[in-house]
Amino acid sequence: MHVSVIGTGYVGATTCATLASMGHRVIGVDVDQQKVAMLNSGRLPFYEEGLEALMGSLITQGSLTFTTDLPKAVTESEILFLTVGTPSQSDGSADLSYIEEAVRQIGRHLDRYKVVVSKSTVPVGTGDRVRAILEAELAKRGVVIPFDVVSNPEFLREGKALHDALHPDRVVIGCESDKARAMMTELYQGVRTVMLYTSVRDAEMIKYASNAFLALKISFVNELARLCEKTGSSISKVARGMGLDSRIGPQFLRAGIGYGGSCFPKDVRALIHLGKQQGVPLQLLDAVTSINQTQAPWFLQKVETAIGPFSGKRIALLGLTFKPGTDDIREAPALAMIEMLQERGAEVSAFDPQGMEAVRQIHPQVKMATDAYGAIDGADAVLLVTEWPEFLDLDWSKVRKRMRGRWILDGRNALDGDKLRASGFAYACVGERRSE
Ligand SMILES: NC(=O)c1ccc[n+]([C@@H]2O[C@H](COP(=O)([O-])OP(=O)(O)OC[C@H]3O[C@@H](n4cnc5c(N)ncnc54)[C@H](O)[C@@H]3O)[C@@H](O)[C@H]2O)c1
Ligand SMILES: O=c1ccn([C@@H]2O[C@H](COP(=O)(O)OP(=O)(O)O[C@H]3O[C@H](CO)[C@@H](O)[C@H](O)[C@H]3O)[C@@H](O)[C@H]2O)c(=O)[nH]1
Repeated sequence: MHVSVIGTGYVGATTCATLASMGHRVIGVDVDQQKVAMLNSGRLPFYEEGLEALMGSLITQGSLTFTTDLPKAVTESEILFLTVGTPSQSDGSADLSYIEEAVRQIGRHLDRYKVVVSKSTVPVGTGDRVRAILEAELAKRGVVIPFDVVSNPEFLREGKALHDALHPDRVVIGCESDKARAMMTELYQGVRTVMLYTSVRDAEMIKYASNAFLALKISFVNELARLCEKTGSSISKVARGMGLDSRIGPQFLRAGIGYGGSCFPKDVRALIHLGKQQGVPLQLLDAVTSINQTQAPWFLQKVETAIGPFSGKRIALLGLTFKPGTDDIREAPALAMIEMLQERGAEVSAFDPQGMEAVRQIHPQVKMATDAYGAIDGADAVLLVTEWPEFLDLDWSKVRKRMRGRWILDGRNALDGDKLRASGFAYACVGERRSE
């Protein structure tokens, strides 16, 4: 089928590559000329394992191209995906201006029946708004052209984008016309998974509900971790014991310094805002947010209790991105931690395989090292902030020699505490009573 994907960020670029690899002819459209030029030369403007190589081969084969020419892309496609950003506004609601602008553009150039699909995460009711904008644009042109609006939310995770897009747990199609349903079914015929057909409003809500529930699981374990430290239980063992119950499941029960990224914080805020708007305050999600916002400060308090006042101390951060496998630092806990450490007079050094350039723009005072050992040099304490695999396998005797202090504080419960203690470190993680 002929498909256009409007907005070529994480989701758009991944969608382009996935659909093209399924045999469709795909045009990626973006307003950012530089991004389009980069993509056309086979380079990704962000880091995502495996995606650049796949995209390069699809471009060479001719099944994938990128352009800024939206009118041409609209004319040449049967299905138009919206994958533009929906960032938070100051009141927590989703900013739909990118969606609205893209839809207006589509309306100005629609020439025959097409399906307009939102893959962006949008509040319930946005499908109706998209329909209204298209109708208004067609009315301005004085033409009647049929179209359908579909919600097909994306569930990929950064760092695993390609895998998730090619092997999804489910494909949700919110759709209210047989013709559009048949086209969406044909589009996804190469994907072996559950196809869930719903109303547009159900699909829109499924996306927010899924992200909010995953965030809730994380805040649940993080709050319980604080209690475990008092009771002398271990949150990792408690979470393992809980996760073995198939009704609970083991995933998203890893305690740490809180969730970050471009989705959970923003989508929880947007759902809370929608609840307020509808007169249904979502109290549970208020608590999820507040636990998450206090988790990194709570962890730093633990660090300070261990090493003494931060003033004049050298603190090394291993990892800056919101999770491993990405260069994305959007709402990364590291950013708040750097701010708090600097405010309290600590000198911060850091290393991250992908995130240093972006953090340097925001926090130029942080001493960025060329490797983990460089960051650790002279440190009073080392904080594991992002569990990149290379940090789990450091030469710990080398680390010990290069540090000034002996504290390793594991914000992701990813290191082997017993091994570190045996190597002469003092070690503490999240949700276990501190023991040197
Ligand atoms: N990042 C993720 O892991 C992820 C996963 C699932 C869903 N989502 C959702 O997908 C949407 C996109 O997220 P993202 O992280 O890919 O965003 P992004 O900010 O990385 O990319 C958005 C792109 O859209 C482009 N754009 C904006 N207006 C445009 C227009 N009128 N025409 C063409 N291009 C335009 C921008 O230049 C940018 O390249 C959001 O709603 C997000 O919540 C994101
Ligand atoms: O047990 C866990 C699992 C995750 N996290 C943190 O949670 C955040 C988000 O992680 P993850 O969900 O793996 O990454 P995202 O790329 O943000 O993906 C989420 O957000 C996307 C955007 O909506 C959705 O598509 C995905 O399904 C959803 O998992 C990160 O800071 C993780 O460190 C934890 O603290 N503990």
